[in-house]
Amino acid sequence: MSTTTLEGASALLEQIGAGPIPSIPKAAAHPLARPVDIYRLYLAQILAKAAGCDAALAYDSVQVPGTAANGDLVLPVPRLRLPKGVKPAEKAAEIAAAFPDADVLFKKVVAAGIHLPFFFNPRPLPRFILPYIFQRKNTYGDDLEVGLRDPTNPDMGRKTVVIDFSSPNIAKEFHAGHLRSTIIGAYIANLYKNMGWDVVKLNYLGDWGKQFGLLAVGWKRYGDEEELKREPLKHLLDVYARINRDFKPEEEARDAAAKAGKETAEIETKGLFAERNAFFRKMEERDPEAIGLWQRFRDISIERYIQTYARLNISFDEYSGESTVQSSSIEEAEKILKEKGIYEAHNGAWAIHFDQHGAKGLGTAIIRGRDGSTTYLLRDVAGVLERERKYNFDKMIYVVSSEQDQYFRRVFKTLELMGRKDLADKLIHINFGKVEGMSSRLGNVKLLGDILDNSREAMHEVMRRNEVKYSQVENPDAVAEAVGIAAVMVQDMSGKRINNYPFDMDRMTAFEGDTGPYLQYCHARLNSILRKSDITREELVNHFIDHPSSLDGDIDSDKPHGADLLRLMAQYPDVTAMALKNHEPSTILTYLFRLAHQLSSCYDVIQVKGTDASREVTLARAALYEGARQVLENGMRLLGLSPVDRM
Ligand SMILES: NC(=[NH2+])NCCC[C@H](N)C(=O)O
Repeated sequence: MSTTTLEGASALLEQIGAGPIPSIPKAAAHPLARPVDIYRLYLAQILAKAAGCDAALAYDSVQVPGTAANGDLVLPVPRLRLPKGVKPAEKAAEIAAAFPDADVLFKKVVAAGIHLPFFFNPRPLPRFILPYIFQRKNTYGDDLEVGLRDPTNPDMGRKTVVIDFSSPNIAKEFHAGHLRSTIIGAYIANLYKNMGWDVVKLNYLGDWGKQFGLLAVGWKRYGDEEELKREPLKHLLDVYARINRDFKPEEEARDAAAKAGKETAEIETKGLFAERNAFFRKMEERDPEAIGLWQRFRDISIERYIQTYARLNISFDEYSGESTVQSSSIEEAEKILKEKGIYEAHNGAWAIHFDQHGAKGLGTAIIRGRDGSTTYLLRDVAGVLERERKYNFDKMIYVVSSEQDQYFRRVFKTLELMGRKDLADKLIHINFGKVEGMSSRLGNVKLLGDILDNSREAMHEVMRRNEVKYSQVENPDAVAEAVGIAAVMVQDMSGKRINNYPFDMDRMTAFEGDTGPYLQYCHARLNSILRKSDITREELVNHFIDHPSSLDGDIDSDKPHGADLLRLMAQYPDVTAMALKNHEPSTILTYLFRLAHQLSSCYDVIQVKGTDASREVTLARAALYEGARQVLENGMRLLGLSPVDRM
């Protein structure tokens, strides 16, 4: 019996004694993706009778409460749009009285004021939820409906999202803002993919501008081919830092002159200023030699980035960048801006006075500089037009620090002023707060690889402290890598995105508390439960798909631990659905920690090995843990973690 079709899921429900899945045509249910929706459909049918209302209205009115203690589902009675004069609390009591005493799926309901909290009956839970999970395995939690709606046309209804994330600047530091963008962006990409979207992952490199002119000048002085091959990112960073030091006095002299109201042209046409500008001009004129050098720096950096991102299981569909925005798109954007009278000459430059166009607080932005150079803003605006043509996206997401909040409001507003509100409405800036003290705590790290190396080493140290356990780990380096990365990522995703947090190596690598190592440990422990029993995963899963009723044995109301665990497991697809709306990784993480805490209250009460329980009961217990492990694995992978089997 397969729960991946409506017929199959209905048949399973019938076997439990709850009849086929009710069909409520107007209800926005996803019964093949979310088991709780099956409970909701079933409940809506009962409520329609008990409350004398429309079943679709009942369906829409039932919600998932914030905490399990308030029910598995809840009906705030006023949502039923009661006629005038009917008191919600009285209506709630009336519905409760009409609710069946001995329902198969739900316990008898007791009204709590104007709310009706509904609790799942524990008995049928394992028979329903575990096969549901086992038949979906790593897709449990995904929204499969998109592909299933019409099997002959699996692309039907698919939408495209472009996600612009990580986006570091070549020859510059990979700072904490880039780290957060990478972690959060990769998570969002996984989420949309699992929810049935076509996802395009873009790395929009900072790879254009005068600083490349300076880098090239630095290369002539300090460049070393061997070093470039060995450690390209480090070497370019180093070359740039050195030439920047040489350049500083000139820059300061220019700034001082400008401040004193003096002409700066003389300073800017000499020395490194002149060398830098000359090289960048050659780049803009596509001089083959200049472009060749720049291209080599870019290619070699990307090559190294690809390797480092792979440590995080991240790959990009495209490495674009500020350099790849076509001048034709830039001219197209400027032409529209001029035609609409939005673009104004401003001290020899071109600017938009946002304040004068109904966008208070956005001030004035230079779009094209005095020397004719394009700006970050202009390139981004033109980039949107280009990406629209290339990908025909339904949505585009920029994952960038909240320091660029105003900047992205300007990008979006500019498109609106160009008469492209339709396009601007498809764009979202997903922002996030700062990481405090990362560079001071990690020493002088400037590259993503350094951050990951440091975390791995710190994790390795923590692991070594438990000598006995450490000696049993087969590949401690690989485990330290996976757990160390989990430490960094979990620390980053624990709070709301917008919050700042302190980078705390000791706390994030601890096994106690809601940390990455704790989640990894939890997964390894679940894995070892099955490994230490003589049951294989295949055997277990097949057994329960064929004999779901054998799961009943251990679940009863006196022992709520297992039932509570199953109630949580059932919710996972609702959690991913919520996460798609709020773009908060903490939604997933908070759920996983609840799951982990519930699990730790189960280990003593529900034991798999070394009891005198029958084979049947042993299998049932192992199935409970294997189901939980699958959910934990799915959540961890969604967040971008690599669950370890042993540690
Ligand atoms: N389309 C964009 N502007 N994406 C974000 C780019 C981030 C930029 N390179 C920075 O380091 O701040």
